Amino acid sequence: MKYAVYQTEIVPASPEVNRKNVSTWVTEIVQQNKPDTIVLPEMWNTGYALTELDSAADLNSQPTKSFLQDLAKTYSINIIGGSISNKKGGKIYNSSLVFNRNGELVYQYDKIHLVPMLDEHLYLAGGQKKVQVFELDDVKMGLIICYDLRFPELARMIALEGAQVLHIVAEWPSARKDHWRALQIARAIENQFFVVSGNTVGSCNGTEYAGESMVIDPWGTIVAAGSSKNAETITASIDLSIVPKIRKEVPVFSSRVPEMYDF
Ligand SMILES: NC(=O)CCC(=O)C(=O)O
Repeated sequence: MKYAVYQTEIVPASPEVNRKNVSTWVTEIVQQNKPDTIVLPEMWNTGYALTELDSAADLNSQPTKSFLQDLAKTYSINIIGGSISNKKGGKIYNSSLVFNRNGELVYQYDKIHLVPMLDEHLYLAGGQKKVQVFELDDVKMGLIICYDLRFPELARMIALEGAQVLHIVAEWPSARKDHWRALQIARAIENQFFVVSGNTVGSCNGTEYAGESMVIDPWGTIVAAGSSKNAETITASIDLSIVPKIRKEVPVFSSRVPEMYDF
């Protein structure tokens, strides 16, 4: 499966501008690279412009849902739609949408863990539905959003449901960039799946973002990575046949002793 990741700078509280940028990037990357699957970053419609979300956020995932649906269908690509600020029932969520090549919505998820260091919990509501696995091109996959990465339980649940790829969509600050790198590699090694992440660069309200979007294989090797400063596209083809081979060589899943774990 061939991936292209959109590592970009988000224009705060400017969803129309950000949609235009995504649309231009998708058109170009499809012509240049013909990816099977593209990955967008976290909160790409508005960024962390928290005090402006009330007017800038989507309403019930629109217009982003129709926008991404059209792109997926037009270019016959799978879209891991990053996440968006999204108003539903009077609350704002950090919501992800995933579309297959036919433009069908195959998965939606609201970020469970809200990040206190960015005041997210003061403006957004946490998701109430557990993570699940979805399929694109017959491959089982999962998705978590940024701060969720610090809670290994989610990645493990996704692995136990049979995922071979974990996507992490993020707006992870430079102040904790060493954690960003180490935790992604750890999730790939401990769950023996591919990790494909999309992070942002640039800054919003004094917070600088760390870039370093990555494709990591199930051995923990970084296959491709973005820089820490530049808006750029990260591309990589992943060979899923190595997943069962690595799981056979280091049989973590058959060595698990769940009855000895208390949570
Ligand atoms: N957008 C985020 O969830 C940032 C997470 C973060 O800053 C951290 O875990 O550190």
